[in-house]
Amino acid sequence: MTPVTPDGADRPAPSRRTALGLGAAGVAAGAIGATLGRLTAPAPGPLPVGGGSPTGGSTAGVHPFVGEHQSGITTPVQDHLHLAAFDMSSRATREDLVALLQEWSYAASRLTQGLDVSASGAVAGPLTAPPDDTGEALGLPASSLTITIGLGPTLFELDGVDRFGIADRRPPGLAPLPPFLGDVLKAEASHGDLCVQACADDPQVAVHAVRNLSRIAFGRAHVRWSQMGFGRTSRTTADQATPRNLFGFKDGTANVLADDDAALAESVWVASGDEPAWLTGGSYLVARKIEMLMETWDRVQLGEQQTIVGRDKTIGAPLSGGTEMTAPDFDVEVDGAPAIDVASHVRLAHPDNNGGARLLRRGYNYVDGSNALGRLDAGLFFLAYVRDLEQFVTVQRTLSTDLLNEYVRHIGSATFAIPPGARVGGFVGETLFA
Ligand SMILES: C=CC1=C(C)c2cc3[nH]c(cc4nc(cc5[nH]c(cc1n2)c(C)c5CCC(=O)O)C(CCC(=O)O)=C4C)c(C)c3C=C
Ligand SMILES: [Fe+2]
Repeated sequence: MTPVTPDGADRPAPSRRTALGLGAAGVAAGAIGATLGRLTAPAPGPLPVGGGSPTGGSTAGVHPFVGEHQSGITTPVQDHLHLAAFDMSSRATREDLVALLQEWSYAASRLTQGLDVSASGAVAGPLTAPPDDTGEALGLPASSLTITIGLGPTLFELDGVDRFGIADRRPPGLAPLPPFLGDVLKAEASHGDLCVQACADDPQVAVHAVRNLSRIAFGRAHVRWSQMGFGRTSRTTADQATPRNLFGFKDGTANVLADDDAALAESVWVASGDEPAWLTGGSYLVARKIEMLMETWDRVQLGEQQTIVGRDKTIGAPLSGGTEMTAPDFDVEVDGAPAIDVASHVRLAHPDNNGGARLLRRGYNYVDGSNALGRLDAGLFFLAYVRDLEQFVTVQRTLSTDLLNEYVRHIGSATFAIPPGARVGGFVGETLFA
């Protein structure tokens, strides 16, 4: 269907693919002074109905921004990530926060359809003003882009100050994670008032999204830290192949999947009886930056690597036998010893060992270059969506005796409440202010 334009007019907006062709017309319009370009997106109109078809009638690679839940959670995991955490500026008001969430939602609804950030976008505005859109995604399709917006604990209250009049709306469970054994957290990779998770098939599209949402935030919020990720380390649909992490193991085999409504209701979506009511249909995001000591791991024998994980490296089968999708059997013994070591990662992380706690994992590999010793500065940017942050706390505490701990170091940590999806004409976070 034809995407609704930002001002709600029934006229097709130029897609990034046609924008270049329309450039001359845009310049002409700019030359006669039709509109002045703006740094921030214009006041948001009704959000486009999901499933617009900017790329010539195909909706392939377009995930609707509006809906019951935000996209980017159960959406088939894309290969690339750019996640940014933001802090509100010290002068920002409640009105600034609401306007920012509205403008982000408006821009996100366009970007996820493969459109520029605003109608005048990268090249259809006047020559006398900076373009609304930075332009590096011109000519690129929507690329399965999803933009997921989260609200951090400090947004609700910072050092006892209720900056935005929402302290009494804070989800009771929304707080920074407690310290865990072995944590070496860095402030520059932790926490934040807000977050934007952009996932896409093309890294340029994900970076473009975060960059343009950051521009929109200018003067109201600024990036506190951001992380790029590649090579998804999970799957969220049964037909997605399980990828490998940087230790070479299949990662994401036993995940909560998009078609498992019962598991999603039990473990991912905030339910109508949960507190607070405004978060119904939402979720919580845990982000942990976990450094992986690659060179140390690479010197470990294959058999020992498998013992540590609890799975076979070739096909990802549990060491109790079977194929990748066979459930691990913790009672199986080989030569009088458990086939799956009692301190193996899979055994400790399994719901049976954690009172049934499950996580929807959606993490990515990261490489931030190399350190002064020439060692890879790399690891897993672990992302998990849960109905209650206690699910993560339970599993992470159990992992305190994990054999894997010798090879990993948690260096970043953040938690966010993920509001429900925006309705057409609404915005993400609207229920918080209702
Ligand atoms: C607290 C939660 C978890 C952290 C932190 C974590 C870090 C981490 N994991 C791997 C590699 C693998 N994890 C695997 C399974 C797995 N991991 C968690 C949780 C955390 N992992 C869970 C809940 C599970 C599933 C357990 C189950 O139900 O069987 C696997 C096996 C394949 C799979 O099922 O995904 C691997 C491999 C690394 C390298 C790592 C830190 C860097
Ligand atoms: Fe794991």
